[in-house]
Amino acid sequence: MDLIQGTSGASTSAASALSRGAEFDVDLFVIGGGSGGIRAARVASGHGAKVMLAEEYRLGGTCVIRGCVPKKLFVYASRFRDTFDEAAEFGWRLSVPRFDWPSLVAAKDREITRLEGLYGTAQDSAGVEVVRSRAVFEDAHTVRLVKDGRRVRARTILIATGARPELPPFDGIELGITSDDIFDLKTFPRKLVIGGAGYIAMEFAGLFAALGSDVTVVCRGSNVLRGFDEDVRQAVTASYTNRGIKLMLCDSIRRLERPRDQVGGGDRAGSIDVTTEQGGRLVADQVLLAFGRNPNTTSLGLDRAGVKTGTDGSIVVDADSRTSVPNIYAVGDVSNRFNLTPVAIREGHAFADSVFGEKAWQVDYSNVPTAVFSNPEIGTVGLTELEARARYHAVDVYKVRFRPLKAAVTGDCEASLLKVIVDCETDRILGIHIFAEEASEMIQVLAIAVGSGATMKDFMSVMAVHPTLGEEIVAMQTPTVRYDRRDASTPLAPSAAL
Ligand SMILES: Cc1cc2nc3c(=O)[nH]c(=O)nc-3n(C[C@H](O)[C@H](O)[C@H](O)COP(=O)(O)OP(=O)(O)OC[C@H]3O[C@@H](n4cnc5c(N)ncnc54)[C@H](O)[C@@H]3O)c2cc1C
Ligand SMILES: NC(=O)c1ccc[n+]([C@@H]2O[C@H](COP(=O)([O-])OP(=O)(O)OC[C@H]3O[C@@H](n4cnc5c(N)ncnc54)[C@H](O)[C@@H]3O)[C@@H](O)[C@H]2O)c1
Repeated sequence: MDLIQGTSGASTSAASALSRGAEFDVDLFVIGGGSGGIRAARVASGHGAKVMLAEEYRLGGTCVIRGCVPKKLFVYASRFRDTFDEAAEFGWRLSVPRFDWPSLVAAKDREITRLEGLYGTAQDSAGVEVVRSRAVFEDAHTVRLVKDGRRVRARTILIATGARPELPPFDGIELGITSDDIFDLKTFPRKLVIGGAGYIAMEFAGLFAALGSDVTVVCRGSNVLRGFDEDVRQAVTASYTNRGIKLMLCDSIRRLERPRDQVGGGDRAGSIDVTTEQGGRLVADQVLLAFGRNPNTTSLGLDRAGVKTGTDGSIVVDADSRTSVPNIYAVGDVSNRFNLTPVAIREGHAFADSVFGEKAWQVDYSNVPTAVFSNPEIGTVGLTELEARARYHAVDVYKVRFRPLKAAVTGDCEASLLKVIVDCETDRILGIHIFAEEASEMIQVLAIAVGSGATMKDFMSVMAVHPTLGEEIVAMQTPTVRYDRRDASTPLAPSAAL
C-alpha cells in the first residue's frame, strides 16, 4: 500500500516551474484517489510537479475502502472458527464462542477510517491538493469539478478511476448486492447465494461459510476460478464441498424475486427467491453478484478529450500508460491490465517517475504473483501447467499433496497442494501454484525466485526449514510427470486427470 511503502515531501525541483505560466493551473491533474492515483500524485509532487487530485467518494479507493483491506479483515475474522475447533484438539477448553457481526463491521470501519485519514495526511504533506469531487473532462487539458463547476487546466491528466461491479441483465437484479455493499450489511446473512466463481466469489464464499453462513455458489463454467491451474481449481472445489459450501456448476442465476408471502411479513420477510437457468430454486437472505468488474469510464467525458476506449470500455494505453491523447495517461483497473492493487501502484509510480522525474521506466508484467484469500489460500505465480505445455516443448510437473503437521492432531484430512512447473530444457521454473494455509505469504517470497530465473536445481539445493509447509518445495526431488511434445508416449491430458 502506498503509505506503508514510504513517503516523500513536496519538492522544490525545477519541474514545479512547469505550471507557473498562465496556460495551466497545475502540472498534473489526477482523476481518482485509489491505489494508482494516490501513488502517482505523491511521486509526481515529489518530483516538483504542482498536483491536484480529485476523489468523488473516499480517499484510498477500492482497495482500502471496499476491497483488499476490509476483505482481509473479514478473512481474519473467519479463520477463528477453525482455530477454535482445532484448539480443543490441542487441549484448550473454551466456552462456546459466539460471533457478533456488528462488532466486526465496526472494527473494520475504524480501521478503514484510520487508513483514509493517513492517506489524506500523506497527500497533504506531499503537497498534493486533494479535492473531494467527481471530475470529468471538458477537453484534453481541462477537467470540470462536478461539485462546484470549477474548471481546472492541466498540462498532464492521469485517469485512475478504477472499476465497478459488472451487473448482467436479469430479472430482479436490484435485489442482489455487490462486494461494495457486503462490507456494511446491517444483518449477518444466514443464507448467502453467490453468482460468479472468480476471486470475489471464492473469497467471500470461504469467509462467510466460516463465519456461519449457509453458502451456495452458482458458477457458469464447469469449474471455479477460470484461468487458474487445473489442479488448484480441483483442490478448491473438493475443499469447499467438504466444508459444506454448495457449488452449482454449469448454471447461472436467471431471476431474483421477493417471495409472495413476504408482503404479509411472514418468517421469510427479507428473503430472496433465486431461480437458476437449470431450473434450480434457492432461498437466500442476500445474493452477492460477483461477475467481474468493468472499467470506470462512463460519463467521464472521454469523447470530449478524444481518449479512445477498447470494446470492454477500458482505456487503451501503451507500455508507458499513455492514452491515444499524448498528454493523458491511465493507470490501474481503468486500463484493465492486471487488476490488482500492487500493479496499479507500480503503474502510477512508473508514470510519475517517467513524466515528472529524471528516469523513465516501464512496468514489467512478467511473473505477477497473485493470491486468492480463500480458505485455505491460493498462491500462484507464472504459468499454469496447461499454459507451459502450450508454450514449451518439454515440461516437468512436480506435484505434492500433503497434510500439515497440525492435521495429525486435529484429524483434518484436507490435503494441501504444491505444484511446480519446470522447463526441461533449461530447468528454469515457469510457474508455482499452492493451495495451502498461508499460500499468499509463501508465493510472495517464491515470486522473487521465479522472477530471478531460479532453476529446480537451485530449489533442490536449498536446505529445508523443518517443520514447515514451505519445506515441501525444496524436498521435491523427481518430477511427477513429464510432457514432451516430441515424445509420442507423453500423456496428453492435464496432469490433474492422472
Ligand atoms: C472486493 C475486492 C477485493 C479485492 N482484493 C484484492 C486483493 O486482495 N489484492 C489485490 O491486489 N487486489 C484486490 N482487489 C483489486 C484492487 O482493489 C484494485 O485492483 C485496485 O484498487 C485498483 O486501483 P485503482 O487505483 O485502479 O482504482 P481504485 O482503487 O478503484 O480507485 C479509483 C478511485 O477513483 C474514484 N473515481 C472514479 N471516478 C471518478 C471521477 N470521475 N472523479 C473523481 N473520482 C473518481 C473512485 O471513487 C475510486 O476511489 C480487490 C477488489 C475488490 C473489489
Ligand atoms: N485477492 C485478490 O487479489 C483479488 C480479490 C478480489 C478481486 N480481485 C480483482 O478484482 C477483479 C474482479 O473480481 P471478480 O471476482 O468480480 O471477477 P473475476 O473476473 O475474477 O470473476 C468473475 C466471475 O464471474 C463469472 N461471470 C461473469 N459474467 C457472468 C454472467 N453473466 N453469468 C454468470 N457468471 C458470470 C465468470 O465466469 C467468473 O467466474 C478480479 O479479476 C481481480 O482482478 C483481486
